[in-house]
Amino acid sequence: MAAETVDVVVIGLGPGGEDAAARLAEAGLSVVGVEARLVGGECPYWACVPTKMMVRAADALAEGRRVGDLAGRADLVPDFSPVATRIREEATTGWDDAAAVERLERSGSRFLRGRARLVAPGEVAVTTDDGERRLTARRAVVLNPGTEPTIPPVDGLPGTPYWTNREAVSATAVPDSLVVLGGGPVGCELAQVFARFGSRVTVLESGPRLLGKDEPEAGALLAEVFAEEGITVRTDARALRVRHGGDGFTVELEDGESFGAEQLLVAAGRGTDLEALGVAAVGLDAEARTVPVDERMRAADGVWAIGDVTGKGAFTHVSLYQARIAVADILGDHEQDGDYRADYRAVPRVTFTDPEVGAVGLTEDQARDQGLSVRTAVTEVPSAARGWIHKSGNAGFVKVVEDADRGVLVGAASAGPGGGEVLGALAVAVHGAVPTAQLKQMMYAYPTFHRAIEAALTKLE
Ligand SMILES: Cc1cc2nc3c(=O)[nH]c(=O)nc-3n(C[C@H](O)[C@H](O)[C@H](O)COP(=O)(O)OP(=O)(O)OC[C@H]3O[C@@H](n4cnc5c(N)ncnc54)[C@H](O)[C@@H]3O)c2cc1C
Ligand SMILES: NC(=O)c1ccc[n+]([C@@H]2O[C@H](COP(=O)([O-])OP(=O)(O)OC[C@H]3O[C@@H](n4cnc5c(N)ncnc54)[C@H](O)[C@@H]3O)[C@@H](O)[C@H]2O)c1
Repeated sequence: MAAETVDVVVIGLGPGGEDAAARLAEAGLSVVGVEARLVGGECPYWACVPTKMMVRAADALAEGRRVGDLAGRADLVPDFSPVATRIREEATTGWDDAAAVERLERSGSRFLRGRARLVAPGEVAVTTDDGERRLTARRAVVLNPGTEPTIPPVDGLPGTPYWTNREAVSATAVPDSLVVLGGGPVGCELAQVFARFGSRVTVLESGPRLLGKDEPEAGALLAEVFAEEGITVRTDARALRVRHGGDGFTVELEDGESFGAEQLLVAAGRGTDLEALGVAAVGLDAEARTVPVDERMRAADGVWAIGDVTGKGAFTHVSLYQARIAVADILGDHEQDGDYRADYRAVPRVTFTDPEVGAVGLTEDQARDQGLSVRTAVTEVPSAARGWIHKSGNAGFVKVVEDADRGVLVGAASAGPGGGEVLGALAVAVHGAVPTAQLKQMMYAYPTFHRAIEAALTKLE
């Protein structure tokens, strides 16, 4: 079959791919966006948006339970159906992307539903319901394939009706009990949601702590809060075998302990099948976990990559940020936009547990590993004025990581009520390399949660 020639083919329409396809089409290029599932990717249908609707509802229950400490009495009857309805009606329109497809096509981009793979430089084969289509991209191929849940090689697990984030988001009822394999952001957010709706939840994390990519203080804090909320946490928990039968799942650990539950959620990380994407055809390593990119998102001659697959932070804002840079590079817009190169010194990230766990830049360990002369300080939110006033639900901390030689923050973490919002100020400080001395001189409104930043900075001395 003869290949159709266009300027750009975008493979995968996650947040970044959708944005890039639209911007490139609006700039006048002929663009085909190829998506195997739903336009918009994981974030709007199975990740950020619906899970934060779940979190919002679960947080409302938690606040209701705090009424006893603060404001009288509230009789709570948790009901998951408003959450399930909201996810269907407001977030995902029943997992239908018609509006997103229309928005994309309005930009001038064409849309092709199918699974694409690179077959040669600039050559893409797409498997659609109507057979295979061939596309030639004369200017650029943009890779935005995102990730799929990784299913760990645990004996007995394959073939069982375990959940990933997709089934958890699609759930219409809360399981009586739930074992969560993995204590990263996905596992922690969903564990707390289901527990707050009444599920008996156990988190089994193979590493030494929850949220292993964050500061150790964050994992310790969540472990404490989870224990108070009745969530069982086992760290260094290595699953040996999974059994599934009439009464649900049993996970046996290497140390002999076993945990049974009605449902099992696998939240053990994510990855991309680069071989299926055909990256070897453009000289990239199909065995690698990520597609390495330069500061302009170039992955190979005529190939740009954006989003989770680049390994620069699996977050929607990273995908969108990289899309802007790739588009500017493909359009040759650097001169107009100034020096537009990716800068990952201040990647912000928030795990939306309660307390929210926010972080930006380097952790203390990462800063030390880079050989920086590191000074750190931590303040506890409950001992700050606003934290004390807040009372129930006030657990949290602010941690600052300073490069003492340069006198600037290179990293920070903020956990607590609104921890993700408090992070905003810290992200500006790290991104702008604002001198610590200057941060100490500014005013912090009283009595806000972000005043804990000032207290932490003072402790740096
Ligand atoms: C449960 C959960 C909660 C999350 N919460 C947050 C959050 O609160 N905030 C945040 O910033 N991030 C969050 N994330 C991460 C966020 O979802 C991703 O970082 C985000 O979706 C960006 O991903 P992406 O652009 O790489 O592509 P994705 O969103 O993964 O989309 C990639 C798309 O490419 C398609 N595709 C793949 N291969 C092909 C192919 N060969 N041909 C055609 N199409 C293909 C896929 O079908 C998919 O639709 C969460 C993730 C999970 C799992
Ligand atoms: N709020 C947010 O921004 C948000 C929320 C969810 C996810 N995300 C993004 O999505 C990415 C994926 O999240 P994730 O939590 O799935 O992955 P993750 O890689 O961050 O965490 C997975 C955890 O599972 C553990 N694990 C791996 N194999 C295991 C096993 N066999 N048994 C028990 N534990 C095991 C790992 O040690 C790790 O702690 C995150 O890194 C994050 O970037 C972001």
